[in-house]
Amino acid sequence: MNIHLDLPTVILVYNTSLVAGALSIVHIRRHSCRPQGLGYLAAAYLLLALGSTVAWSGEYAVLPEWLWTHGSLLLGVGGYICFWVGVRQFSGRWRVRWHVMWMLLAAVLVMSVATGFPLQNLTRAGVFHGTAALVLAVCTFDTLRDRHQEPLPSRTLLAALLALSGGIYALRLVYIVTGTAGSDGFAWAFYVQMFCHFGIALAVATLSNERAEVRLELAALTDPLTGTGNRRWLAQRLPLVLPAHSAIAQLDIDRFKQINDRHGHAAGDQVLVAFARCLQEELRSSDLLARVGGEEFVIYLPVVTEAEALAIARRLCEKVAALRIEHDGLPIPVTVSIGLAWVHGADLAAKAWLQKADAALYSAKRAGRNRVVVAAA
Ligand SMILES: Nc1nc2c(ncn2[C@@H]2O[C@H](COP(=O)(O)OP(=O)(O)OP(=O)(O)O)[C@@H](O)[C@H]2O)c(=O)[nH]1
Repeated sequence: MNIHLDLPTVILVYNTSLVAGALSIVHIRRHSCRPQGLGYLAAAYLLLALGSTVAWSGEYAVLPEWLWTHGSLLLGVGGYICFWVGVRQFSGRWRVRWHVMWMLLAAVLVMSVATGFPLQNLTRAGVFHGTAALVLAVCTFDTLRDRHQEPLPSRTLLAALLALSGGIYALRLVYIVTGTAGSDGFAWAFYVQMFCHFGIALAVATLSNERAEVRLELAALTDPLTGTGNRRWLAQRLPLVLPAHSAIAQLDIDRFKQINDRHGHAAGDQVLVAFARCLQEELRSSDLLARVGGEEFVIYLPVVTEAEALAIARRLCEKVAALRIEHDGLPIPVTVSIGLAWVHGADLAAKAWLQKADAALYSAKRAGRNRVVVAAA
């Protein structure tokens, strides 16, 4: 393809892409549920735009040579250090190794003042391109490494764009070192970097949106008091027809109203939290636990014999009765009644088994509470 890219125009558009990227990131930051790092990222875009403007001013002798050479290098290196902090924090690593950042910047400053190397165009360009390639490689690595904690699709897009941007800088560095850098290639490199600036801002926006969606979904499915799943979560996770040799149980804290009346609503909440934690500690990771009402919980045990299910339910009763909960120095005794339904093989919907467990719970309450009643087959 024989397209001639006019360098001054390319640099103008390049700077515009950086400013537009910074503005987009500031906007995303204002609406993001997790804005960490976005301020640094926006500042990095602006520093890089300023650095490139100062560097370009050298062509028109607007500034003294020492100022535009040293200034553009420091702004460029500082911009990429800021970029590094921003991407790291945005990715989820909030601790910043400031000493490494300052040492890098100080090393460039001392070296440039001591040797005057920024006055030589190729050496200055080499140091800037090397720093940018290194920072972008580390940013790509950090972004990919954190995908285990947050496996969202836009993370891969962000890493790919960071890698592309870093790769272009690395390629340019090879041309600079080997003395084969031409102005056409230079313009193309700027052109691809513009694409990367917009792309990175876009990937940041979509990753922020994906995070917000995950957060909303989690909030819609979680009980905010106890942290267990709620009724909606249970409906999503529970098979429509329960498989044979599984069990479902309805649990209801005994005389919970009295606890609230005697010790206050806050004490009641404290009991609910301790109760849910106790159940969670006793259950396997494959079991389901959901708070489906005020003091009502449901447990689903996917693979159990009838004897095992009964033993688990009885153990839960004992563990709850053994809970030591105090509020304002006063002990709060807690017990639970459990209605258990064991799925022996009949082809019934989960809803029907829940009704059976509920009927058994009612029997447990009538029989005096603090006990397990197994539903009739
Ligand atoms: N503290 C607190 N109380 C709640 C919450 N949700 C529901 N409740 C209370 O739980 C109580 C439930 O009482 P009831 O349904 O009468 O049952 P109970 O007192 O447990 O009696 P039995 O079930 O018959 O043993 C009501 O007083 C509700 O106000 C909550 O999130 N926190």
